[in-house]
Amino acid sequence: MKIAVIGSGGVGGFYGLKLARAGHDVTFVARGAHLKAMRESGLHIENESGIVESLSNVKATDDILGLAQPELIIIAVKMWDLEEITAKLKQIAGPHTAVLSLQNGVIKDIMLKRAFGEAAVMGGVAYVATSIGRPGVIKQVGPMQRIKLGEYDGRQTERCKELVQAFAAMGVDATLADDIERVLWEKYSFLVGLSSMTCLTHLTIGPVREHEGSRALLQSIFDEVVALAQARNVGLPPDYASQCMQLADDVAYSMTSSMFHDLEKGNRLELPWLSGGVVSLAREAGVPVPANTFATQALAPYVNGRAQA
Ligand SMILES: NC(=O)C1=CN([C@@H]2O[C@H](COP(=O)(O)OP(=O)(O)OC[C@H]3O[C@@H](n4cnc5c(N)ncnc54)[C@H](OP(=O)(O)O)[C@@H]3O)[C@@H](O)[C@H]2O)C=CC1
Ligand SMILES: CC(C)(CO)C(=O)C(=O)O
Repeated sequence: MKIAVIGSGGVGGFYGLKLARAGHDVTFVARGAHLKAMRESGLHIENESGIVESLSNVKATDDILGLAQPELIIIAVKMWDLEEITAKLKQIAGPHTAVLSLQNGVIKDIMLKRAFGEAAVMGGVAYVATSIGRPGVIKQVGPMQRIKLGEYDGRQTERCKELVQAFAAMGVDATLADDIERVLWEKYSFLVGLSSMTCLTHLTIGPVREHEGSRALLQSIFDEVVALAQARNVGLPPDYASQCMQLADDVAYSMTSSMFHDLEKGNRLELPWLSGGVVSLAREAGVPVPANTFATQALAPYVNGRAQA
């Protein structure tokens, strides 16, 4: 498949490398020192043991408009870059180009379906902890490397099956989901709680779940996202908010979120599409979400990067 990976950082670099090594014709869109390093010295995945996977002769560019009608576009930029790159991608997408976003949350596909039409957009959920360690090198923390893909109408299409097979051949735990919207909301429900509470408290999930007050706020955040999903007829089980708390109890004490790492580094935050996304979807659905509203408002000074006086 002729694939364009838009944003070759933690997620795009990782999953794009897997598809290229599986034999697909992958072009990586990147910029700056990372682009230069990929062109000169290849793309690598590094974990605690050192470099564990490499791709040489990387096809990489910073020119989205130079990509002609790929069969598949994989989007892996942070959410704040989505609108700008969508405007460019619309100019290069052909009538049969599929669009798969591995970004977090549920807002991404609402935006992409508006831009490319419902049939073009596949659903995807990435479970990995990666970042650009240094130019040309994707740093992976922990062993998790999972992906769930699916069509919104539940059909087992060739494009989905082909991708699942390619990822599986490269050691990724890849699954074809029959209800990808539910899978997206499952991760969204958990991540909205994890990301907002780790950022609000500047703590890992361990102490958040141990203290009565922070645990209660975390539970309220989960409850509200699940209530919103139900109002939107997403098939989450009625006890899904309890399942989220169980997951919060089961994960490592030291677990944080990518939004917490962005906060610590003084970067922009994906808050408007995580907790903030809950607030805007809840407004449309008429669902009260006071805990998510509190998180969105309390973290607002950090949204555009290090809080300014
Ligand atoms: N990292 C993780 O472990 C996980 C992340 N996610 C989600 O995946 C998405 C991507 O996150 P992540 O991979 O961490 O982000 P990164 O910041 O690591 O990667 C995004 C890359 O895209 C580049 N980029 C943005 N716009 C352009 C452009 N116009 N042209 C060329 N390059 C561009 C950025 O460059 P620059 O830095 O110069 O802006 C950056 O290198 C987010 O929605 C995140 O929530 C989901 C699961 C796990
Ligand atoms: C929870 C995690 C690490 C799972 O992939 C994630 O997506 C994030 O923190 O943004």
